[in-house]
Amino acid sequence: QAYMGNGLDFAANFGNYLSPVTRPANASRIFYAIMFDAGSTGTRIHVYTFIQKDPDGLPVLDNEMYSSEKPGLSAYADNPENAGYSLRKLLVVAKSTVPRVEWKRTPVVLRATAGLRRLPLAKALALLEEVQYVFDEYPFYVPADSVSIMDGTNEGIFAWVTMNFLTGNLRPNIKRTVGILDLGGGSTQITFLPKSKKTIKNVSADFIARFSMFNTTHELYTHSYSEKGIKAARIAALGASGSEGLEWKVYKTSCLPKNYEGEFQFGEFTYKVTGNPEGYTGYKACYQEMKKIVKGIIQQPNELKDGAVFFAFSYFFDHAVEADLIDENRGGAVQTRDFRKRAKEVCNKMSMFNPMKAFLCMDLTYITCLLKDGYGFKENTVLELIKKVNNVEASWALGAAINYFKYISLL
Ligand SMILES: O=c1ccn([C@@H]2O[C@H](COP(=O)(O)OP(=O)(O)O)[C@@H](O)[C@H]2O)c(=O)[nH]1
Repeated sequence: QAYMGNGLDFAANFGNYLSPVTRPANASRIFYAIMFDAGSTGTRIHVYTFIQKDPDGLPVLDNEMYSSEKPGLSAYADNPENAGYSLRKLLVVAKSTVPRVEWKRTPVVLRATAGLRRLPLAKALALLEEVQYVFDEYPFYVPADSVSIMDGTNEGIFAWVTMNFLTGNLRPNIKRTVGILDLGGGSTQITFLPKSKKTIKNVSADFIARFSMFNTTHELYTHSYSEKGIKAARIAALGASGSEGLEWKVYKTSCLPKNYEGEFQFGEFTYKVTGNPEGYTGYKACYQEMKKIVKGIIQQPNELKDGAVFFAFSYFFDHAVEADLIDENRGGAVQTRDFRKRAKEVCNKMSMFNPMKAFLCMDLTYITCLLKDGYGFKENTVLELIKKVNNVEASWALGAAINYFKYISLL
């Protein structure tokens, strides 16, 4: 076996032969990882190429290959055997990215988020079983816990790890870090390293997560709010939560153009919606509809009022692009008030806006409510909207890969 007995070889530390989750300690090694993000609205693959230059430090991320497929796994809840198609398409890309000689020691991992968390357990498990079945057809290394549902706390921590890794803040002596806001279809996450001890003292233990890195322990404030993702919020605002499966039902909202008739899909269901031809339409009425979803439910740590800067991505980014607040390629900084002002413009002139963007009023109003009435951000709180940092996708996936290789450990 060419890979055995060579002290410098990665496989000796990291092949199928020995523990798969000890990290490659030897000098300047290249290694790969395949991380699938099974989100509520899509399935995405990230193939990372790492170089271990300093045996005691974090690896350098040399490259990311990213690709995605819609819809998410949960759309196949009633016929899980069809869920494999999108995975196989993405795995083909993985095979062409990872050199053939590395296939059998390259781990393939899938973590599912809100889409599977919100399904009945039996349906979620059937989908995971299908994923496992597909993975086993491929030449990659499939570790024991290769396929699972990730809990929301880890989702928030890993997104924070990604952003701070990519911005060069993860060092033996952490000085400056960036907080993150992630808005998915099903859930939304906030994570930051508190500046004030009070922030930690004043919250219940389930808002605090500890992890260690370079022999130091850090405490993060983190929370994943389930059913507060942007698609789940639409459903809650329509009053459609819990009446799923009643396909004939039509839901009215003041957040859509008066004469609008349409539908949208989320998870395993389709929701029929219309505007409110006889009643109120527009920003004020819409704001009341969206506000009740977050008000008094989302925590407002005091520290957030002192002008913290957050990195915001996922649907925060996508809807800011849709609203022309930022350029899709460059991203950029906006303030809470920019979302509010644009929401008002769009909602009060709904007929003037692109009918392809019928939900823009609703989605921008929800984001405004989430930031202001949810987190308690001030009008001038700055959000750095980004999709990529140095060409790497802003998502929890990289942090999850870093955790997989034990560069950090969750306590
Ligand atoms: O690497 C990634 C992963 C996700 N996303 C975006 O992030 C959002 C995440 O939604 P998801 O379906 O994952 O929701 P969740 O399951 O977390 O609620 C979507 O806009 C994705 O396009 C992205 O741009 N890059």
